[in-house]
Formats: sequence, C-alpha cells, structure tokens
Amino acid sequence: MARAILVVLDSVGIGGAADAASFGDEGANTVGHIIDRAAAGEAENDDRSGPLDCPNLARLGLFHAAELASGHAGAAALKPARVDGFWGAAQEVSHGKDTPSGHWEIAGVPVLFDWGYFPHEVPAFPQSLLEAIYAEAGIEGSLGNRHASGTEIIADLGEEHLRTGLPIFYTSADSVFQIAAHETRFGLDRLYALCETVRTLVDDMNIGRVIARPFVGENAASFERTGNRRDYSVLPPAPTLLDRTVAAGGRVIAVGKIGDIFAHQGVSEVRKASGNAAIGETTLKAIDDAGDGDLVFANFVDFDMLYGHRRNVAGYAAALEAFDRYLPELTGKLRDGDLLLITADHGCDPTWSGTDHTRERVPIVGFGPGLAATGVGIRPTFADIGETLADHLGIGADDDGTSFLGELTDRA
Ligand SMILES: O=P(O)(O)O[C@H]1O[C@H](CO)[C@@H](O)[C@H]1O
Ligand SMILES: [Mn+2]
Ligand SMILES: [Mn+2]
Repeated sequence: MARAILVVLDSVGIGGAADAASFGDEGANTVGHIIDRAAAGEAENDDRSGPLDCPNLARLGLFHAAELASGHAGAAALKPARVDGFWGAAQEVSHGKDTPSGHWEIAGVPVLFDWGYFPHEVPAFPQSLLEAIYAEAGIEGSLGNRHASGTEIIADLGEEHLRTGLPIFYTSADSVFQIAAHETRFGLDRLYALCETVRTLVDDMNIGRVIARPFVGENAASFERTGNRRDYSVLPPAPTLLDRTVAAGGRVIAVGKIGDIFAHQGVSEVRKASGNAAIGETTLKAIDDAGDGDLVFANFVDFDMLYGHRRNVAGYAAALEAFDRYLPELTGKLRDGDLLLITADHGCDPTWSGTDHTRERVPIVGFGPGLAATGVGIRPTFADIGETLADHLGIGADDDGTSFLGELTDRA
C-alpha cells in the first residue's frame, strides 16, 4: 500500500538561500524571524503569546531543518532531543520566487525561463494591453493599474469601484495580473469571465497568473476578500509529478489551490476549501479516500495570503501553532506504506520590508511508518521532493531531481 501525501505550507521558508542577495532578500528567514520575534515577546495577539510553540513540527524535525538551512540560533534552540521524522532543506533553482515556480519545481519541473513582469511604475500595465482588455471585455476602464497589496488597494479604491463599476487592476513583484471586484455588485461570474479574457491577452507576455480577487463589504472599513479567489495559471511546461502519477494509474487529489496552480493539469479531483482549518479537514478526508498509488497534494495558503504578505508576525506565529496542533491528526491518518512530506514553495518573511515573497530555502520534513528518522541534507533543488515521492509511488525516475527515499529505507 503506497500512498503519498504532499503538504505545502505556503511561504513557510527557513532562510539561507544561497542566491537570496540577487533577490534583495539576503538574510530573509520566515521561520527564523518569527522565532526571534516571538521569543522577544513581539508576536503577541489575542490568539497567542510568548515563544513559538510548535512541539509536533519540532518532533518531525522542522527546527533541525531550519538550523541546517541557515544556521539560525533561535531554531537550533528549539530542537528537541529526539526526532521522529526525516528532515532537510531544499534550495530553489527556478528563476522566480513565486508560487507556481515553487510548486512546479517541487513537482519536478523547475521554471528555468523568465516570467514576464509588470514594471514598478504607474501605470504598471501597457496602454495597449488595457485597451485590448476594455475592447474584448466591454468595460469602460479600470482603477489601480499599479503594484499594490491586495488588501490596501481595496481599502483605497473599493468605494470608487462601487461608485463607478470599474474593476481594480493591480500587480506585484510576482508575474501576476490581479483583478479585484465586488463579489455581488460587480458579480463573481463577471469577474471570472473578465479574468479569462485577460488570461488570453497576457499569454504572449509570459505572465504566470491572472488572479480573481473578489471582495464583499459596503465601505473601506468593512471590505473583506472572500474565499472565491481563483487563479488562472499557464500550463506547466513539462509533465509534472501529478501527470506522472495519473499516467501510472494513480489519482491526484488536489486540496486548496493546488488545482489552480497546476492549471488543472494532472489533477484527478479538485477539493477546494477556504482557510487553513477547512483545508486541514479536507486533507484528512482526502487521505481517507485515497488508495494505493494515489497522491494527496494540499496547499495551506493562509500563512502567505493572510500573514506573510500582510507582514503580520503574530498572526503568522499563531497560524504555525494552529497547524502544529492539527499535525497529530494528519500523522494519525498514515498507514503502513504511506509517506507524508511537508514543505513550502518560497518564503514570505513577515519581518521583511515591502509585502512580497522572499527567496529562501524551504523545509523538508516528513514521516512514514517504518521510514528512518534521519537528516537528508540540503537538497540542491525542490525537485528532489517530487522525485522522492515518485520513487515512493513506484512511478519511475525523471530528469530533474534525485530521490532520497533510499536514505529513509534499508535499500540504502
Ligand atoms: O497582496 P495580495 O493581493 O494578497 O497578492 C499577493 O498574492 C499574489 C499571489 O500569490 C502575490 O503575487 C501577491 O501580490
Ligand atoms: Mn506561495
Ligand atoms: Mn504569495
């Protein structure tokens, strides 16, 4: 009975990326800086207080991994005497520090081409593109058209959007064209249709994603984004672990935004859920439903979307602790022959300047009944993760990545 469960904690980086300086991210360390701030009493909110408390992640080896990745002293201090899981870190080779690059590389397809990006200028979008969108979509104009944080721009422009009916266009350091609009007043289906139009118009510009960002509320003080976000991604450039699993006769159950991130390629079943708690429950159910040869692939997005980009250290710490409390339920689902691997797609250090992702190494922590509790070192590419899962599922080797499964079994 071989099943693989792959969990991406979106943006939970552990610092130490060898190429961080070229992204302006030298020293960025999502987990490390949260540990430091929490230890200093600077990560307090209504849900949590004091030093970071993640005993279950610690027992799987998260802090061993964090120390390995960056030499962070605060992480080293949280290492337990005994570890039950396998642990390591991985360096990204993809050119970008965005979500698709991270996930595709994990799944064996590093992104070695450059995405198109919109310049940090106002307007960020070329006039010719805007006019093409207006003509195709039958709208009279747009608001925004600049780099922005998604929550700030709806506070700034949401009321004007309600008055004028014009959608809000914005981007970020990622290869994205994002559209915010009121879910009921502009209409969700209309927003999705607009995103589909824009998707076709930015294909030639090599833009990774067009993202629908619906929100509700009546004024700047009450606007709130909803769980109906939808990402329109380009297709991965080569077959991923997902395609290979399906080709080998397995099912891929995609939890949270995984389906969108892979443009639904190689996805047998999509199970969306909004918020880490619901994503966690959906993951447990997916594991119950998975059979021999199947891959359950889940993304826990709150770390990134609600806390990393918002530079909310206390919120991020509380989310890590909530995941830690959930973790025993997850490991409790594992049967003989299962392999659980928890990792991340990039960093988003909540203590860093700006609101963008940070280039970091990512943790590899995992567990499987009968697998060795040992270190697997610093892997040179995230693709080693997918290759290890492929090896576990018995679906053959790929060009990118090297399996470390042999280090966890007595095959070594
Ligand atoms: O600020 P919000 O709207 O959350 O957007 C963030 O989320 C996008 C997609 O993950 C990133 O590119 C960043 O812009
Ligand atoms: Mn991400
Ligand atoms: Mn993000």
